[in-house]
Amino acid sequence: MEIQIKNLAKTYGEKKVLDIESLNLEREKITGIIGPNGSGKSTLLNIIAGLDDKYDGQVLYNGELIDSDIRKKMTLVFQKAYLFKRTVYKNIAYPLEVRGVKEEKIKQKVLELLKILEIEDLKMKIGSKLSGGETQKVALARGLVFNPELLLLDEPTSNIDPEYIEHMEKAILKYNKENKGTVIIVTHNINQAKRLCDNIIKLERGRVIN
Ligand SMILES: Nc1ncnc2c1ncn2[C@@H]1O[C@H](COP(=O)(O)OP(=O)(O)OP(=O)(O)O)[C@@H](O)[C@H]1O
Repeated sequence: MEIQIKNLAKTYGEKKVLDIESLNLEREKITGIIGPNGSGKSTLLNIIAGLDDKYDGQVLYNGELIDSDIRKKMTLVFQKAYLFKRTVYKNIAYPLEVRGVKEEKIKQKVLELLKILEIEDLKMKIGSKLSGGETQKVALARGLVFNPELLLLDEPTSNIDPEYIEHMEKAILKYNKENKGTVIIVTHNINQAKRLCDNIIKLERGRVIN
C-alpha cells in the first residue's frame, strides 16, 4: 500500500502545524520521519492513521480516502501505549480476536511474537502494570500480530535499553521483508533511522525539508 498526501494543512487555532504540498510514502518500504520537537511528526502520523480528520487537503491510502475499512488494515503504535488490564498474552491476542481469527491460530501467532521479541517472561503479567519499556515491547507485538498492511510507529523504542533496541528493530525489519508490510516510523534517533529506513523525511515547523 502507499500513502499520497496533497496540499495537507493542519492548524491549531491560529497556528499552522502542518503544511505539506505533496508527499508520497512508498509501498513496502520503511519511511522514517525525523525532526525537532513540535515539528508535526505525531500530528502527521495521527492523520495518516485516520485518527484525526480535521485538516485541509487530501491523504489517500492506495488512492482512496481513509475510512473505517481502511483503518482496519493499519495500526498506530503510540509512544505511550495503552495496555488493557489483562494479561500480556491477551493484550497481544486482542487484534486477532476482534478480527475473528481462530483460537489455535491466535495462540500460534502470539507465542511466535513473544519469542521473536524475547518477552516470553511477560506472558502472564498484567499489561497495565508493566514498566514503560516493557509496555513498548508489548505494544509493538500487538501491532505486528495481525500483519497490518501499514504499521505506524511513534518513537517505538524511546524507553528501551540500548541492548534490546536491536531485537525490536529486527522484528520490524522481519515484518517489512516477510509480509511486505509498509512502515512509517517517527524517531529522534538518527542512527535508528539510518539502520531501518529506506527513505527519511525531515519535518521542520510542519514542512518537509529536503
Ligand atoms: N491538541 C493540540 N492542541 C493544540 N496544539 C497542539 C495539539 N497537539 C499538538 N499541538 C501542537 O502542534 C505542533 C506539532 O506537535 P506534534 O506533537 O505533532 O510534534 P512532534 O514533532 O511529534 O513533537 P515531539 O518530537 O516533541 O513529539 C506543536 O507545536 C504542538 O504544540
